[in-house]
Amino acid sequence: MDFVKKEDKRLIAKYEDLISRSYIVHKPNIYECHSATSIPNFQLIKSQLEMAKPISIEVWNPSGKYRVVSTKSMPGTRWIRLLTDQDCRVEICTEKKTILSVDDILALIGDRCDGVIGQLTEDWGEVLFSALKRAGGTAFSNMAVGYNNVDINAANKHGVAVGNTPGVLTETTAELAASLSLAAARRIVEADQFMRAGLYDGWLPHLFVGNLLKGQTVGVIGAGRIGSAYARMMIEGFKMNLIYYDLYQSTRLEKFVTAYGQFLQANGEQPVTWKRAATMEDVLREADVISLHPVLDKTTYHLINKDRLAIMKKEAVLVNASRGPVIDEAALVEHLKVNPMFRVGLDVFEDEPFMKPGLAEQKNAVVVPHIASASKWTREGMATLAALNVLGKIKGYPVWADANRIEPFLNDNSEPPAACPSIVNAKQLGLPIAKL
Ligand SMILES: NC(=O)c1ccc[n+]([C@@H]2O[C@H](COP(=O)([O-])OP(=O)(O)OC[C@H]3O[C@@H](n4cnc5c(N)ncnc54)[C@H](O)[C@@H]3O)[C@@H](O)[C@H]2O)c1
Ligand SMILES: O=C(O)[C@H](O)CO
Repeated sequence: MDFVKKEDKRLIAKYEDLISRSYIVHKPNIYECHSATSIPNFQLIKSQLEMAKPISIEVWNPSGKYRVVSTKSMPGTRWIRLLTDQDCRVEICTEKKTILSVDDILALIGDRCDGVIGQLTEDWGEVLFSALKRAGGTAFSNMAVGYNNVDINAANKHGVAVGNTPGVLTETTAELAASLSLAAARRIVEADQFMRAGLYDGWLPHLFVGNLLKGQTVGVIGAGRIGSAYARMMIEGFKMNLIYYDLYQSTRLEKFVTAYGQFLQANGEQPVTWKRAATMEDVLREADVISLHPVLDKTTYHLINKDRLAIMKKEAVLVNASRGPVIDEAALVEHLKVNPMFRVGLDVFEDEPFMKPGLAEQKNAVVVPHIASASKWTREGMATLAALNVLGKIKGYPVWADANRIEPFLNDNSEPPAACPSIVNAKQLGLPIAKL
C-alpha cells in the first residue's frame, strides 16, 4: 500500500465508493478487488473512474477512441464486437429500472460522448440532443424501426443523425400479428384459462366457438413492410381476401394476391381477391379481421376511435402491433364491454406499460407486452443495425441507399458494408448516400 501515491489513494477511495453505490466498472478481476494494491491495470481504469456517474454501466474496450453508450443491454455480442473492433469504447447501462428518465440518459451521455444507442421507451428531444451535441456526439440510433419517441426536428437542429432498424423485424412482427389474429379469432387464451382452471368436463357443441378465417376478408391499415408481410401470411395461410388502406399503393402486394389467386383457380380452388380501399372506413366496414400497421404520427393518433369502432362488424377481430395510441384505448374498452363477440389482440398500449382501466378484465381481449419483434435472430439483428448506424456516422461512412435491403449488414460470416444501414434524417442533414 505504501507505493500508492496520494492521488491514486483518492481514486481508489472513489472506486470503492462507487462500487458500494453499485456503479460497476466491468473489467475482469475488478469486481473481486478489495484492497487498493490488488487493483490490476490501475492506470487503465483511472479514466473510467474520472468519468464515473452514479448510474451503473459496464464497459467494453476501455481504451477505445470513440465513446458509444447503449442505454440498455441488447441481445447478442456481435454488435459489441463490431464497435470495439473499430476503436469504440462501449458503455452499456446496467441500471435495474426498465425505463430510463431524461436525467438518467443525461448522466450517461456525460461530458464526452460520440454516439448513443437508445430505446423506444426513451424521450429523445431537445434536452438529450443538445446534451449529445455538447458532448461532441453526432449519432443516435433507436433499437426499433418506429421512432415516434424521437423529435427529429431537435436532432436536425443539433446535427445528430437518427438511425432506426427496419426490415430485420418485418416477418417476426407480422408473425406475432398473425398469432394475435388467430388467438383472438379462436379464443385461445380464454380456452387455455378455462382448461387450467379445471373447468373442462367434456366436449360440447357450443364450447369456445370462434371465427373461421378461410374465405373471410382481412383488412390491413398501413400496408408498408410489416402490413404487407402480415397480409401475405393471412392470404397465403388462410386464403383470406384482402382489403387495405394506405396513403400509397402497394403494387407488390397487389401483384402477389393476383398471382396467388390465379394459382388457386388453376388448382380448382376459390381465388383470393384484393381491393385498395378509398377510405379507411371502407376497410372497417368490410373486413372480418383488421390489423393496424401504420407509423404513429399526427395522422394516425386515435385512428381507431369510438365512431370507427361502431362501424366495424360486431364479430370482427381487431389487432394492433403498431403503436398503442393508434387506438383510443378507453373507447375500445367500452366497445369490448358491450360487444362480447368483438375481439382484439393487442401487443401495444396507449399508456405503456399500463393498460386503460377495464381492459385486463375483458375476456374478448388478448394482451401481450410489446413482444412483436421478440425473436432471437431479430433482436440480435436490431442491435447490430442500431450499432452500425451509430458507428457509420462516427466513422463518416455514407448512408445505405435502400433501408429495405439491409441483409448485407446481418450476415454473421462477413464484415458489414462501410455504411450506416438506416438514417431517417439523412436527407435533412445532407449526408452522403452509398452506392449499392
Ligand atoms: N409492436 C412491435 O413490436 C413493433 C415492431 C415493429 C414495428 N412496429 C411499428 O410498426 C410500424 C410500421 O413498421 P414498418 O416497418 O411496416 O413501416 P413502414 O414505413 O414500412 O410502413 C408504415 C406504413 O404506414 C403507412 N401510413 C402512414 N400514415 C398512414 C395513415 N395515416 N393511414 C394509413 N397508412 C399510413 C405508410 O404509408 C407505410 O406504408 C412502425 O413504425 C412501428 O411503430 C411495432
Ligand atoms: O418499432 C419497433 O421496432 C418495435 O416497437 C420494437 O421492435
